[in-house]
Amino acid sequence: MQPVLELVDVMKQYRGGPRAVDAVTLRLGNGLIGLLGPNGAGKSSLMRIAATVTRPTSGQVLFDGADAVRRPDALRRRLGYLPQDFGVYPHLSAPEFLSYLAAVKGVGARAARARISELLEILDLAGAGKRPLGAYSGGMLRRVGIAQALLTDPGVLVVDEPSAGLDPEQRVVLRNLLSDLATDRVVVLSTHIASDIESVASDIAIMAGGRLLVRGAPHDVLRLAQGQVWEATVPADTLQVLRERHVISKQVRTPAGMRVRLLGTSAPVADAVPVAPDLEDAYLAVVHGSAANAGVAR
Ligand SMILES: Nc1ncnc2c1ncn2[C@@H]1O[C@H](COP(=O)(O)OP(=O)(O)OP(=O)(O)O)[C@@H](O)[C@H]1O
Repeated sequence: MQPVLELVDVMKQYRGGPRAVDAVTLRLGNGLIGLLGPNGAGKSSLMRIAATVTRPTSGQVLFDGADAVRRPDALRRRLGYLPQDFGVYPHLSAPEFLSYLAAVKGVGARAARARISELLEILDLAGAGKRPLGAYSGGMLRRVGIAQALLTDPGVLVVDEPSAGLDPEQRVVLRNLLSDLATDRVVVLSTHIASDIESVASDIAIMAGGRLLVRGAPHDVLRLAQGQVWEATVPADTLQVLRERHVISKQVRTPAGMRVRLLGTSAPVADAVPVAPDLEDAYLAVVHGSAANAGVAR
């Protein structure tokens, strides 16, 4: 049976703080759901709740219909989790560290050896040999974090900002790996970079201020910004004015002036041309409250 993870009316309030997660309901089945949101939106809090690391203040987490807050073991057995602040033992090598984690997760020594060498190969870490993790770059450590999340071949994979620190080539490798994994698993990926999920997510959720603003298939989310994305080439002083009135999603200096891409319900300057929204435009439109019927795709 394919696993199903459900968050029902989940709220998280840290002591003395605002609601980090507020009234979020999400049903997660097979496929890759990309959770987008600005810094402080509540993504990591929601991911920790889904991974049973943090208990919600109220609301339910159901795994295959069973309460995973009171009885988290069934979910934990099927779960791979990469936290945002993943730490390592700096004196261990990657194989030593992963072997240790595999033992903690109850994987037999032989199976662990085979799985670890497979993962080190896939994540391009095999060449690091016995180097201690303390000497790894940030991107290499992130890949060790991804490897540990995949040690048990999990049915539910929760990865928080997995591409942080990865170079463009590694980002592509990771995107493809997660997309492959999502064919028969639940994969939840949080990021604030739309291009990380644009081509691979079967579902997009956008959060801000603890609330789930939108959830839907990528084409439905793109539709929210339809007719509101424009491109124009403008002189520098016009750019200044546009910046005060519009969300600018891209700008490039060209010999003819500034080429800008921006959001607006009507043409922001006379010669602006409407363009098809990409996910970043839609994300900005939703977060800045200008998306048509935001919430429609829920
Ligand atoms: N352990 C904690 N104690 C108190 N407040 C917290 C704690 N963790 C998060 N918060 C607060 O909850 C809110 C949501 O934070 P969270 O880390 O979940 O957001 P995020 O979307 O993951 O942000 P980022 O992209 O910056 O990681 C923020 O206001 C944050 O300061």
